[in-house]
Amino acid sequence: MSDLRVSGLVVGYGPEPVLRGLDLAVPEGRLLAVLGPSGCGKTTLLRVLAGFHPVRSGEVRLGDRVLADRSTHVPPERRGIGIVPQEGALFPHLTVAGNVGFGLPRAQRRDGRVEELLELVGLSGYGRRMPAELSGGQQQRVALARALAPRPGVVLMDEPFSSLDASLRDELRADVRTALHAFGATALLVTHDQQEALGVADLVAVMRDGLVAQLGAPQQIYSSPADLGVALFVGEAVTFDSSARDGVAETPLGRLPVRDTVSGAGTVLVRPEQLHVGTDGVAATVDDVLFHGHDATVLLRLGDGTRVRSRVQGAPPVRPGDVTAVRVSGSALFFAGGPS
Ligand SMILES: Nc1ncnc2c1ncn2[C@@H]1O[C@H](COP(=O)(O)OP(=O)(O)OP(=O)(O)O)[C@@H](O)[C@H]1O
Repeated sequence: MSDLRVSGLVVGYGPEPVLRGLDLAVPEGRLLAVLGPSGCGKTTLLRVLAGFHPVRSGEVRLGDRVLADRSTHVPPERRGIGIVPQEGALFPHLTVAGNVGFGLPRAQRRDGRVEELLELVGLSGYGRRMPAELSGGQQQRVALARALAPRPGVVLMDEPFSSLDASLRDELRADVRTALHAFGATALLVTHDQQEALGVADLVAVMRDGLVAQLGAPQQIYSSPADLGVALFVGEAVTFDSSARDGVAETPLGRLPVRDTVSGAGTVLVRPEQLHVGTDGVAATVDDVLFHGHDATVLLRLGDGTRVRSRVQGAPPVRPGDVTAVRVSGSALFFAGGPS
């Protein structure tokens, strides 16, 4: 069993804890992305899981083994945890095969295991190359193969794609996901990139101030965020201060249905892809159009001066200066009170 379970974790460097009673569970064989702003404690969490930092209270459990609590500290090399750091950190004087086989017993290095792992990460036949002869993406693939070599129960990845350019990053993310699933590894990926977390992981934990604000499937986090802070962090949003009654909120874009039948003052939120530019809806002037290739953002100004943004597929239907109309499809989210 290699499900990873963290409960009530309190960890710090000084008097104020950085992790303040954090709970987290990754079922066996699943890939969890830990998503959060800079400084919220993501790397600290990884360091604790890996065994590089002690816990003050709480518990880290892998299957039925306690790896760390107040009185237990299993050393890093006995945890059965593999690590893929931000930038491969390969041994420069060893070949690719030497790097992958580094932690393996000699017999396993010879029995084809290294080549099997290279194949898993899409680098068949690269064993004799030196790290300096590889691209950044290839080096990260080798780092993953090295982490998987001793058959760890869990793989930890600390922003493993952050040093790569955008197109390479997408390709590598998809391949890493496939390789981890093929291997059946329980994995935890730390990132501050929302697209990455939502796109690559089976589950996403949104961290804030040393706690998990929400843990769920990517779609659930995006479409049913636990609070306004999570909603704003995981995607673009159009928000209005508003009040809701009987499942309807008054907004500058008209009366919008909200999912919960809450009443009172709060914030209404819709995603830019719910705003449709065309002939129906509230009158608006196009301030600007940002073309992204596969889609575009249309920046609009409503009659009362409110600015909103619409995300449209394909070629933008309007140009800056056009007078158009905008309507909202689907229901809005409503959060009573202010941001958390
Ligand atoms: N070695 C250390 N000594 C003292 N404070 C530290 C140390 N490492 C991290 N911190 C502090 O702990 C907090 C959490 O840092 P951590 O690196 O875990 O955040 P993070 O979410 O990984 O951020 P980033 O995305 O920027 O890497 C920060 O306030 C940081 O300044």
